[in-house]
Amino acid sequence: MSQLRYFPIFLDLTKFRVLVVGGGRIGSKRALKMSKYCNNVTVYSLEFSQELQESKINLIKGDAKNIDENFLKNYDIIFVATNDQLVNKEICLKAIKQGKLCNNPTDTDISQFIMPIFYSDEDVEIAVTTYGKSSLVSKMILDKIISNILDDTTIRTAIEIMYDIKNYLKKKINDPSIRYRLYHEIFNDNDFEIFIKDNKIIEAKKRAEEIINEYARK
Ligand SMILES: C[C@@]1(CC(=O)O)c2cc3[nH]c(cc4nc(cc5[nH]c(cc(n2)[C@H]1CCC(=O)O)[C@@](C)(CC(=O)O)[C@@H]5CCC(=O)O)C(CC(=O)O)=C4CCC(=O)O)c(CCC(=O)O)c3CC(=O)O
Ligand SMILES: NC(=O)C1=CN([C@@H]2O[C@H](COP(=O)(O)OP(=O)(O)OC[C@H]3O[C@@H](n4cnc5c(N)ncnc54)[C@H](O)[C@@H]3O)[C@@H](O)[C@H]2O)C=CC1
Repeated sequence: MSQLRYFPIFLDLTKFRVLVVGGGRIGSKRALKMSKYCNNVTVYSLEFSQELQESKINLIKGDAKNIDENFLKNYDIIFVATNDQLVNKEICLKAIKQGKLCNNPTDTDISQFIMPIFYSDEDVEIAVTTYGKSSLVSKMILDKIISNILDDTTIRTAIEIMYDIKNYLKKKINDPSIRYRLYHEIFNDNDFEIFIKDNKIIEAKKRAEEIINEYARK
């Protein structure tokens, strides 16, 4: 790739309006996935899958060839997933012209974003793409990250303790630049690292306090 193109972000979808054009296999999968994150999902299609008909998603029956700029104004994020590539392309171009975010699953040249494969729990979220080269390889990468890295309890301990330390420092020290220095100092401290590895939470917190107090005394 000659220039950087895809910037990863984790989007709070709750207030967005999502339109999926095409209610077949792919359109259904995407609409149902989006509806877990956002109440305002609409599917526009000639026909709808069984899963969509049984869902609470808004369904509009119609020919996508009739979709115009005025209709697209009602949405923020648009997925085009009919099996007519020309229709998909035209809607995507219209949407982008209006400054909307549009995804065309079969054309990364037009798409403004990629739907990655991802894992999330209450502590951590990881998304992977191979830029559409192979979703099976993307899944393999994600599975490897989960089993080799996320299953290590050290990570959970580190997140919990560093979050506690952050809350503590925000109350205790007003200057964010000093807080930043202390986060790094604590996180890179040898003893602190060993306590985390051994899952010794109380000792790790004590060591962090020592470092903070040492700073306060200076
Ligand atoms: C570019 C992208 C669309 C975008 O822009 O967002 C895209 C494009 C295409 N995928 C195709 C095929 C497959 N897609 C999957 C699965 C998923 N694909 C998804 C995302 C993306 N797929 C984006 C890139 C993300 C990335 O980089 O990884 C996931 C994450 C989300 C979702 O789709 O809901 C979901 C995994 C969810 C899960 O497992 O939980 C499988 C595997 C399977 O079905 O088990 C296969 C078959 C094997 C294979 O290809 O690996 C084809 C048809 C090729 C053809 O026609 O021959 C195209 C189009 C093309 O290439 O033309
Ligand atoms: N993971 C991915 O990103 C993948 C993407 N694809 C691509 O996604 C697209 C959709 O594939 P599927 O969902 O499997 O097809 P499908 O045949 O299951 O569904 C197509 C849907 O589009 C609707 N439709 C067709 N023409 C329409 C029109 N003019 N107006 C309104 N609705 C219309 C149909 O009623 C149907 O609901 C294809 O272009 C396919 O190549 C395919 C496989 C994987």
